[in-house]
Amino acid sequence: MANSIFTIPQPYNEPVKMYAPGSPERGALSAELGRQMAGQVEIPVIVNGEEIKTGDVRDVVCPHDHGHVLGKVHMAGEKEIKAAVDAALSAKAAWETMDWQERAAVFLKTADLISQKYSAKINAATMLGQSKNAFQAEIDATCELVDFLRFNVTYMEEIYANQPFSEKGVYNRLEYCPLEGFVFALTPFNFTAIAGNLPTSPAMMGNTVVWKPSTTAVLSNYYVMQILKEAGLPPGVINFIPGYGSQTGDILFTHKYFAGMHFTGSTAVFQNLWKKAAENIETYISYPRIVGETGGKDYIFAHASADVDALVTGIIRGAFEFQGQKCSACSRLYVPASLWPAVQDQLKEKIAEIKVGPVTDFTNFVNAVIDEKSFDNIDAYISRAQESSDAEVIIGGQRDKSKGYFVHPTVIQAKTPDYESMVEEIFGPVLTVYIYEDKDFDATLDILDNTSPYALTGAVFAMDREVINALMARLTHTAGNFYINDKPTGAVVGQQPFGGARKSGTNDKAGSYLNLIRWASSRTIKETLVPPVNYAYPFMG
Ligand SMILES: NC(=O)c1ccc[n+]([C@@H]2O[C@H](COP(=O)([O-])OP(=O)(O)OC[C@H]3O[C@@H](n4cnc5c(N)ncnc54)[C@H](O)[C@@H]3O)[C@@H](O)[C@H]2O)c1
Ligand SMILES: N[C@@H](CCC=O)C(=O)O
Repeated sequence: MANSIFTIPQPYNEPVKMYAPGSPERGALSAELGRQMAGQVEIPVIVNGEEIKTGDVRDVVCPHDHGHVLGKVHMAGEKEIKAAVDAALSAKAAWETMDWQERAAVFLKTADLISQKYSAKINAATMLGQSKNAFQAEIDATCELVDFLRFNVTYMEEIYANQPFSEKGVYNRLEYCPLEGFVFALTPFNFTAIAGNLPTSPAMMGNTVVWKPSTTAVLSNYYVMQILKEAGLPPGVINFIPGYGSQTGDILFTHKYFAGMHFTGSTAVFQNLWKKAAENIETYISYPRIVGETGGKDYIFAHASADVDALVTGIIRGAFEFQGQKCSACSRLYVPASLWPAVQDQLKEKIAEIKVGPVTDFTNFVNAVIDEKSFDNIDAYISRAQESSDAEVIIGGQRDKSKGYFVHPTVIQAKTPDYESMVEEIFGPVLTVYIYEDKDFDATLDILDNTSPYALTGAVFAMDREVINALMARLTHTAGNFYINDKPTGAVVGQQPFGGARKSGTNDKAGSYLNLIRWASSRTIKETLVPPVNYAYPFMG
């Protein structure tokens, strides 16, 4: 125990490197891309710090060149999943009683290792394994992950500092204990930062974790695990079990010490997992904490007073960066008829300039979608729009999966506001626009509010301040992250805590104290300094 009140270093957002031609970071990243493309990595299961090669292997490929094998991942089976739980439970006592400042040091060191030593490595793995271009990899795998680690340590300190008042003669304390049991972290393919955050935020708060990464992001996620080890994370605190989602869930959800789930992924999977946990509720010693950030059908709503240049930039970046595979990506757009001709012209002109291709060519803005299942799903939406009398594909629509899973930025015009692609999450570079008559402004807000079950992100574009105020009030429950004259993507840790409500999740705001506090079970301690020695009240004589 330290006989001091240590001060956690002030957090700051990791500066974003720009990768301009000739820059040192461009040189380092290009060299690392070459190195990773030339070899093949064997990715093990990691339980209690031990690497396990199960022999049940899957190829890890580049989405933009699916014939290129980057490595092989060993899939965990029942034996390894059970061993991971045992390891997490065994590591618990030592980890939760370690001074929290020492736990913090492990994650601050992880952040600095990523920032200084491993940025090129983790960015290159994210580019090759998840098909993100250099800029998208930088803001995710380096900057956002580092930000999560640094800011969460500060939020942990703030939570612990939050103590009750003590009246005269009493010493009150609030202890933020970790949960009793293990936390199950299930992570999505689309952000290396989210994959790193979901196991580390409960671990920071003294919990031990079983982490199932997404098979399509396993290369970058494996490097996160290796960096945590180098930073001094003790064996067993986070156990890494690539594997089959439903098998993993079936085993973990029947364990007495299942204490919490930290999930990010699709709404359907989350609902299914929640039901499984609920079915086993009598098995657990505590009510598990369930935190899930899920799908979105994120909107941009333009008012007639909007600045068209800013609007078009927000639409293109919001809808097509990382191929629209951000939960926050703009996928439905509402534009007034008075503005549409100018917006349409600019969209056509600018989207025609966008280059689509592999991440190794740094001039490509749009790269491949994650896998064949995703490609086929997007392809089906575009095909149906091409055939429907309720919709028209007005821009793009080209797609080809022969070498990589490429879909060009596509804009569908919906003739009815509830056409399927205005309602359902597609998770690809497909934007649907609905043009409303200017006089139907209010009615269109009702449509926006009621069309989709999600409420993750939304953006409004208007120059008229009264309109902005009215939109903020009217659209309160439509988005957990609400943007004014900006794209609905790109939340920065420490600046825009991220998460949505309705069917978009439990809205526990990743990268904030609201999330971290879910991983603590508090104990109130009251100590009476000089206890009374007579039970009777004074008026009893
Ligand atoms: N709200 C947010 O903050 C946020 C952030 C990123 C992604 N997302 C959402 O994530 C989705 C895209 O990610 P994805 O395709 O990786 O999601 P997904 O739901 O397919 O998978 C998420 C994780 O769950 C696992 N899984 C899948 N089926 C399972 C099952 N039956 N039992 C147990 N585990 C199972 C996967 O292997 C993966 O590790 C989109 O819907 C997107 O909107 C949301
Ligand atoms: N936090 C990210 C989205 C994460 C979901 O995929 C953003 O704000 O764009």
